[in-house]
Amino acid sequence: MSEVIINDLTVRDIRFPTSIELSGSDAMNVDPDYSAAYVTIHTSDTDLVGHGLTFTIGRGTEVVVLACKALKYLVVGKTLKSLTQDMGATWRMITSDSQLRWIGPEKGVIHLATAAIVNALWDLYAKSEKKPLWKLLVDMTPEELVSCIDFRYITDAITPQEAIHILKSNQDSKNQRVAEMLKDGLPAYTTSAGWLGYSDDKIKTLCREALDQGWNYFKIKVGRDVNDDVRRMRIIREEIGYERKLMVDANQWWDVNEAIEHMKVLSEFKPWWIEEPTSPDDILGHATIAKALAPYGIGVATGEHCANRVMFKQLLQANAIKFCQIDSCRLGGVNEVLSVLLMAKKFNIPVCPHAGGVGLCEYVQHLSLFDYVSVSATLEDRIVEYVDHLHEHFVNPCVIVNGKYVPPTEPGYSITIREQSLNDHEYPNGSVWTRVNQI
Ligand SMILES: C[C@H](O)[C@@H](O)[C@@H](O)[C@H](O)C(=O)O
Ligand SMILES: [Mg+2]
Repeated sequence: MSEVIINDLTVRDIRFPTSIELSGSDAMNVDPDYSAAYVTIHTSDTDLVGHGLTFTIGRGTEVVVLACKALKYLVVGKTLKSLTQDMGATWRMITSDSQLRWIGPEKGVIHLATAAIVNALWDLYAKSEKKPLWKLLVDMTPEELVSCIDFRYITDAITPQEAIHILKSNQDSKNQRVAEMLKDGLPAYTTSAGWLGYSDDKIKTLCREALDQGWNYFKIKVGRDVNDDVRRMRIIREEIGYERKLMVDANQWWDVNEAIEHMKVLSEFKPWWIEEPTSPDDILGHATIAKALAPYGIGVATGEHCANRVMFKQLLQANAIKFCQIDSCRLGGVNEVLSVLLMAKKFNIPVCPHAGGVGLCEYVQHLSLFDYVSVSATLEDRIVEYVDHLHEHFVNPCVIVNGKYVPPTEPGYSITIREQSLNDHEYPNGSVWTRVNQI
């Protein structure tokens, strides 16, 4: 068989008008239109196409699209094998371009664009091996897996040898956990009931529906006004009781001391974690909040705006987080997520991925399955976010049964969007947008 060559990489600006219903709204992001820069990698084999997206919330998607186009030259014209045989080197090559690096490095728009391309490459790789991405990762030897990771800047926290040791210690029991996952699924939580823009009545109705569907973990938005938060948390606790877990998310709204004071008031409702209490860059601030809230039984969670392994390393070293929330796009793609999963394991911190948006649930199910089977080997305090939006646009949408993700079995990273949905939602000329703009 002749070698598969990457012939072209195309990018589309895809947006969904979710702000109409205020779905996805929080203290900081009051009217998101869930969107994506959507990458397609075309190869010499017309049956083998890779897809990857990076999540955005509306305006600015066009900037990420341009950044994807700037990175494109790094992969087009190469053979698939030359890129997949050493994924670590491929990651380094994409994140270290001698000129593009200046507009990162490994953060911001260029890194979101990196994620769309890196994830598309992993999708292509998994499809070429005819495996779902999680299984491709699970089936790698510890050495192969570790070779996908860039250890530069993190060897003071974890060395390749330590990472290999973690993976090796789980090798013998891997198959048991694969079988368990296929039978029971991956525990999840829902954020769908508690968006900040929803009315009290809507929250009540959504809580009841979620209880009927078997959910045991709920997350709601807080931050702007403490009295509103108290009222909303009371409503939710009345609906879900105290035997279920409730988490709150402030989306970076507070200063450090404000976060502590606000959360002391909300502690009455026993939140399990406070997510993004303050600036995502403030590692020591998170540590201060974590220390102050520990006596109240509230853990600090963050990560959806944490762009690289170096930031996560410091959050872990500073005891700043009790829950590590990797984001499949913010981190630039699969390779970087692997490094964070291994560091979190070493620091004994559970990984509870950020999801929702568009496509993030489809992505993170693969990452958490790999985490459980090959890295953490425990489900304790581990839940994956789920938001009930936009799944109908995917060719292989994630499946939830009784509050758990059912492991995907189709080859790839589950991120292919239906052609009709792409055409309808392309910004600004897709039919959905020409209609919205007429209203
Ligand atoms: C703008 C988005 O909907 C965010 O509010 C959302 O990703 C959120 O932070 C979450 O944790 O799900
Ligand atoms: Mg959040």
